[in-house]
This record gives sequence, structure tokens and C-alpha cells, in this order.
Amino acid sequence: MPCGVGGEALGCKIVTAFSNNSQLGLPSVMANILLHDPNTGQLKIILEGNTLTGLRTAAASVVATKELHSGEKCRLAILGAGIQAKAHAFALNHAFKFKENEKAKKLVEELRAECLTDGTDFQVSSTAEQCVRDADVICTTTYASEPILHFEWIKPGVHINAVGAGVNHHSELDTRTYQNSVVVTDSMASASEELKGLANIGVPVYAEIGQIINKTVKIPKTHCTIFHSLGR
Ligand SMILES: NC(=O)C1=CN([C@@H]2O[C@H](COP(=O)(O)OP(=O)(O)OC[C@H]3O[C@@H](n4cnc5c(N)ncnc54)[C@H](OP(=O)(O)O)[C@@H]3O)[C@@H](O)[C@H]2O)C=CC1
Ligand SMILES: O=C(O)C1=NCCCC1
Repeated sequence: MPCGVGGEALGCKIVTAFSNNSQLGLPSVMANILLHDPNTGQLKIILEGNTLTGLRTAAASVVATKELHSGEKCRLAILGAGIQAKAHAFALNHAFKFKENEKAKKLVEELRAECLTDGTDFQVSSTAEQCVRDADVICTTTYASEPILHFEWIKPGVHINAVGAGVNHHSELDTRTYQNSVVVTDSMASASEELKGLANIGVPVYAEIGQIINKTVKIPKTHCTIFHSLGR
């Protein structure tokens, strides 16, 4: 993932995703950042990039949630219990102060200890359905290659940040959820490759989040909104 800002900065994040790494005690997503001198191109430093990946991905979901969900934000549901689940729990709670949170057990004690100072509570759900029912905002952060979120479980007006990816990037949500949603992404260029399967179920990628932010595109009323986070 290359990035340049005028004459000020030049860098590249190299990232891999190996979903079975937890069996080896390693993070499944591992990133390093190469920073170059923006005037000469000389490599200056190689930085650990996992921390930034957590922060940036969750921050993008916060921005998308602000732009795409206008209703009350009482209940946050997170499917998944890894690095991104935790990053999203922190970032979305910080931004929106949810009253209730449902997420996997192994994260709960850690989150209670780290977040309870502001009165937020976290609960464990035994099923994905229980987790997402009545949620206002849902984040999916897994490697599921079959849908883990079904249309009949979600209430009208929900906003979904679809962050994870299985074999393809649209495997966490079922077809009906897509067909009843407006899908916004971070990069149309990436979506044309990584979300091309959506065309097979008649679902267009409606806009880039940047177009919503700069008000060149307006979101029509739909059952729900999906921010498809591709990460680049
Ligand atoms: N859009 C973006 O910008 C980014 C996207 N990602 C994507 O986000 C996802 C999560 O990344 P990260 O949090 O770092 O990964 P982790 O390995 O830390 O966590 C993955 C979580 O997904 C769960 N999981 C794995 N497979 C399945 C499945 N088949 N069904 C249900 N749950 C499953 C795991 O469960 P268990 O705990 O039981 O193993 C775990 O809780 C990945 O798909 C990754 O590629 C990551 C970074 C940036
Ligand atoms: O770092 C990112 O951005 C990633 N996006 C998609 C999957 C893995 C990491």
C-alpha cells in the first residue's frame, strides 16, 4: 500500500493476512511500514505496522459510521474477537459512547478493565443472531467465508462496517443484506477487483466514502447501509 503526500512524505505499508496464524501464536495480519525520504527516495526507516493497521481500519469505520448512520447509536455489535474487533470496540465506543456492546467472551474481561471507566458495559452473546439483534451499528471482523450475518436478524436503519474477508471480500454478509442495502467503499478502484462478485447478485457499489464526505453523492433511503472497508 504506497502513499505519498507532496514533498512531505513517501511510504509504503507491506501487509500479509494468513488466517491460520493464531494456531502458531502469531497475528493473522502482519504489517511493516517503509518510510522513504520524499526528496531522494532513500529508505529511512522500517516501522512495525500492526498498531497502525488496527488504528487506521477502526478509524475508517468511525468515519463511515458518522457519515452513513444518522440514527441513535445505543447498541454496538461486533462479530469476531481478534485485533480488529478490539480496535473497533475502542474506536467506536470512543466516538459514539454506545450504551451496550455485544462481543465475544475472550475480549470482554479485557475490554471491561480498559473501558469501563467511562460507564460502557460489554456483554457476551452465545450466537451471532443474539449479538446483532437490535444493534444500531454492526462491525464484522472475521475470516468467515460463509455468511455470519443474516438479513432477518437486523433491524431497519442499521449501519454495517464490513471489515473482514474470507475467500473473497463479501463473504461475511448474506445476499439479502446486500440486496437491501446501499454499499459504500473506501476505494472504487479496489472494489472493481475485490468486490466484483457483488455484481453477480445485482448489487452495485454505490459510492466511495470520500464522495459522501465531500457531498458529491447522497445516500438514498434503504433498509441499511454497508461500509465495505477494503483497506486501500
Ligand atoms: N478492511 C481492512 O482495512 C482490514 C481488514 N482486515 C481483515 O479483518 C479481519 C480480521 O482481522 P484481525 O482482527 O487482524 O484478525 P484476527 O486473527 O485477530 O481475528 C480474527 C477473528 O475472526 C474469527 N474468525 C476466523 N474465522 C472465522 C469464521 N470462519 N467464522 C467466524 N469467525 C471467524 C476468529 O475467531 P477465533 O478467535 O475463534 O479464532 C477471530 O476472532 C480479517 O479478515 C482481515 O483480513 C484486517 C485489517 C484491515
Ligand atoms: O491493512 C489493511 O488495510 C488490510 N486490508 C485488507 C486485509 C488485510 C490488511
